[in-house]
Amino acid sequence: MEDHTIDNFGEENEGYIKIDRYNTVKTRSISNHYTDILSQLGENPQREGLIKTPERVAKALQYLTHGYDLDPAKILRSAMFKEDYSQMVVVKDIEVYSMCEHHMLPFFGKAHIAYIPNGHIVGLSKIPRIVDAFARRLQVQERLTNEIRDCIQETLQPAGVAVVIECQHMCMAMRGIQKQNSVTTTSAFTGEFAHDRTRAEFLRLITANLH
Ligand SMILES: Nc1nc2c(ncn2[C@@H]2O[C@H](COP(=O)(O)OP(=O)(O)OP(=O)(O)O)[C@@H](O)[C@H]2O)c(=O)[nH]1
Ligand SMILES: [Zn+2]
Repeated sequence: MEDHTIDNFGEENEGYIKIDRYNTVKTRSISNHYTDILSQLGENPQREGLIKTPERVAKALQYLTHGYDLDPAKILRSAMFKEDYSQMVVVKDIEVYSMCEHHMLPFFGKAHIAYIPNGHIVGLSKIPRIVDAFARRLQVQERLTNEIRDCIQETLQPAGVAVVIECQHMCMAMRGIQKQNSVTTTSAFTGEFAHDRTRAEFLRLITANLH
């Protein structure tokens, strides 16, 4: 079979990334569309600064949506360890970069995630990895929040999961309503986090400046 792959963009790590290279057929096809789009926008796609732009955009878009090729549950399962620890584990300030599915413009900010182990803990890096796996797709912030919660709950089966995401949406800043400073917060909880005290502890931990 012809190898249509070039230019590694992902880590080759335990097969997390099924397609870990740019696909040359896709790159060529998306590039061709962007050459046309540049013309439609009144630009000259042949001028020096733009000559490679369609290909760059094609690769950037593949990178920005590479989450479709990742299996978040598999990422979590690859580092689950039996451990007798039943206090809340909080990973906060995880950078999020995603693209809204309505305008294909970026939204970005931070995710704060907690779980209460129920026999198993997970390798800490896997939490930001699954954030990325879901964020690097066309998304809405609400679905991103729920997908992260559900993945952790179903895979790790902890006593509870909490996810809070705060993001700025470029479609609300650079265009449309043009609000430069608005931040959208979404949250999703399971299990123990239904209790006010547990939820309050999580919210205190993510807002506290412990450094
Ligand atoms: N709920 C939600 N809405 C989003 C998200 N990202 C973008 N949107 C909104 O999606 C909506 C799409 O609405 P439309 O009225 O079809 O699009 P539009 O005419 O471009 O709307 P304006 O942005 O108000 O100009 C807008 O209100 C966006 O602000 C998201 O993550 N969650
Ligand atoms: Zn949008």
